[in-house]
Amino acid sequence: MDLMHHYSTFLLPTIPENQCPSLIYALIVLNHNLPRFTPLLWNHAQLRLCADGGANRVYDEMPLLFPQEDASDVRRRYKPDIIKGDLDSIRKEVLDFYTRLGTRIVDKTHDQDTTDLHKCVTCIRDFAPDSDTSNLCILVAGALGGRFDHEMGNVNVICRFSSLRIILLSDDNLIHLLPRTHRHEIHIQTSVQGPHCGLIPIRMPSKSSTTTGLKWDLNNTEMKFGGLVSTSNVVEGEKVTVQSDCDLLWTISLKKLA
Ligand SMILES: Nc1ncnc2c1ncn2[C@@H]1O[C@H](COP(=O)(O)OP(=O)(O)OP(=O)(O)O)[C@@H](O)[C@H]1O
Ligand SMILES: Cc1ncc(C[n+]2csc(CCO)c2C)c(N)n1
Repeated sequence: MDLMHHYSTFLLPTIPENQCPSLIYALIVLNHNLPRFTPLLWNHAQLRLCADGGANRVYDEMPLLFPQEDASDVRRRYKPDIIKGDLDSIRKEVLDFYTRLGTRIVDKTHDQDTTDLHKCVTCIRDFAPDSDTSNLCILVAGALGGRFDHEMGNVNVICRFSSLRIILLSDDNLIHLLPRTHRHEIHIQTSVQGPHCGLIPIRMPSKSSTTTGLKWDLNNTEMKFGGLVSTSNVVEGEKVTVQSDCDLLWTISLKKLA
């Protein structure tokens, strides 16, 4: 079984060049509080999308992250490449502003069966040359906290696209999937994340999950909703390994830096 590495170096100003695999990042901004580190994610990303009302967040909240600067300068610097969704939440002035700057507006008003995040993920996937998504990593800002139906919808998107690397982010947490098809090595960026973490069987009960590097390691342990799920666990060092017979959600806390 192949080993999959997981890094969170996108939370740092510079990504080490020797990091393996070297990933291409895309950013999706959702319609919820913009995490304070969004400008970092923006700079690392080669493609930046706003899911419908996510554009209001970039327009309203990016300038607040640069209080010394003129708001319209900040808005022009952080111009989304694409705004996509059913476009029932984006304000007209915001739509007009980014249209004038040359942002592609992709309207899918007829589809009321998939979320705007889902639409953005398919859009990014279709951009990948030769459908090769092996080096692609999609960062989703504003995915957690707020409305629980939206949070669950966002988690469902990472399950629906389980072959893609998708990372849900808020100011406080990071979540991604650990597919059962691989063994996993998670590299902890201790300056910005931890120590609290969790491992949650998301599709079905796990008969056997095994970890190293946690305060409460699993050792061929069964996990299921209604039984044991690993919450309020703690990372002990800079590396966690996970192997399971089921897809697991990995979640780790993000540090509030001064
Ligand atoms: N409170 C929230 N918490 C987490 N994610 C959110 C929240 N609000 C919106 N989102 C995400 O941002 C995307 C765009 O939000 P937007 O408000 O434009 O969606 P929407 O489809 O109009 O939502 P709804 O009609 O259900 O209010 C959603 O698809 C969802 O993924
Ligand atoms: C069973 C079922 N439940 C809810 C919705 C509604 N819905 C789901 S995604 C979406 C688009 C949001 O931008 C909407 C309106 C549906 N279609 N089917």
